[in-house]
Amino acid sequence: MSALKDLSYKEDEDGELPSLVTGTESNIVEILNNTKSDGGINIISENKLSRANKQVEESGIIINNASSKTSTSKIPISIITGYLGSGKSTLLEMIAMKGSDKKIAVILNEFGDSSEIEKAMTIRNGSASYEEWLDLGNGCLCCSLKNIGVKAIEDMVTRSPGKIDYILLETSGIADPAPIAKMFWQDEGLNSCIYIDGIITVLDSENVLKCLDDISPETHWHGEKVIMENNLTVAHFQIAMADRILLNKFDKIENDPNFITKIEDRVRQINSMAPMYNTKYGDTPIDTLLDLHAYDNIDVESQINIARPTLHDPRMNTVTLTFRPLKSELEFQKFLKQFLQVLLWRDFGVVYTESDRITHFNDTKDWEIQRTKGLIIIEDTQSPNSSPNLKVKVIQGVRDTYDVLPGTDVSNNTQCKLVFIGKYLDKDKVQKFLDEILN
Ligand SMILES: Nc1nc2c(ncn2[C@@H]2O[C@H](COP(=O)(O)OP(=O)(O)OP(=O)(O)O)[C@@H](O)[C@H]2O)c(=O)[nH]1
Ligand SMILES: [Zn+2]
Repeated sequence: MSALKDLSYKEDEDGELPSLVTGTESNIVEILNNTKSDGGINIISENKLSRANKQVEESGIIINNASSKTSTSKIPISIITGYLGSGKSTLLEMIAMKGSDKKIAVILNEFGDSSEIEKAMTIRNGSASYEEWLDLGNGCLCCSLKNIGVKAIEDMVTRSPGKIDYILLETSGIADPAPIAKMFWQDEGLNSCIYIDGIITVLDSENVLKCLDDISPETHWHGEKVIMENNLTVAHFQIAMADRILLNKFDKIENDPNFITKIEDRVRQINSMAPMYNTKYGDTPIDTLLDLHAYDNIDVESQINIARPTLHDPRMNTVTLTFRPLKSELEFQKFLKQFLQVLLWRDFGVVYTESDRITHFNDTKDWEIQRTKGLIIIEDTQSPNSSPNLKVKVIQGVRDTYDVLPGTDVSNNTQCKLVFIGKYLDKDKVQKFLDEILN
């Protein structure tokens, strides 16, 4: 693709000669954008072209000029990837709080429609600097949602001209980042007012080695053909493609230097280049993450290995449960002890009868919950004052660890919502188990 816009003209390909461009036309952009470039004689003389481009610049309109992919009038998009629960959303919150002088648009590509739970969590600190929340729905950007994703982002940018300085796209924890990066690089459908600034990979230092070792015989390449892949996991690709690596949850490993070295060595085997920062709750200087221009002057085609299909781990699935508000704090405790803990701590000495074990879960496969997100509404009808006082709690869980946090009163939510992401999860059995506890 030649760097400059080649406006040459061939009658048999371009139809009759378009009206001579004097440079004073009001629809100059349209003419320039619709003029096909195909090699041939110039229909617009150089000085007319420079006069026309000058007029376009003055009007501040961006025309589809492929020559520069960088920052002149384009908005940088940073792709934030990292395995389930590594701390991507926490990082977003930190950037929004620290970079409050910058206008940041956040795009969420959550697997398993947990975005309103995310919002209840993330907006809870009332940070005003989030300009936009864009929820790309519950599908992997890397396959079905591509067009919707591009369209939604394009609409968001055109809807708020001059209002967005940075776009941060948090990808789902189980997405392979390559196809997403490719989408922005190739500008498929994008009106090229966005450029990919870099890929930031957040690692859960406590669990990253588990992720890298969790090789599955069922993992395959998802493209025209399905090719089995039993050496790599999505976590490998999230590290391999990083332009910056955050070794997050460092508080959990900082007293174990051997473990730290083990992790660093393993990560460096996969990606020896990207600067790596030890972080707690995503806390790192903002300029280590923004304005990277990581793709400005390189031939991305080779870098992102565009041709390779997308890696999928079919063991992973999402179970989303929606249920009535809980009636009291007491019932919430019962929900935690007799439902959530039994699921998350299944092998950690939780007492339940052998029949529970057999009836509730298909122990034939090594099912495992890797991520829990919940928006719990407690409508305490026994509260002394007349109207039931409403409490909103957010549950955040990564594997067997979970937190209960105060949530924002997301008024349009009248139901509780719980999202589990993990391996071999059986929705019917989990739903039945919950119904028994809440009936
Ligand atoms: N101890 C500790 N916990 C952290 C740290 N960073 C994030 N967390 C917690 O880890 C949990 C998951 O954090 P999130 O930011 O939601 O992780 P995420 O990567 O966005 O999760 P998904 O979007 O579901 O993949 C939350 O309970 C966070 O409070 C950290 O540095 N240390
Ligand atoms: Zn997240």
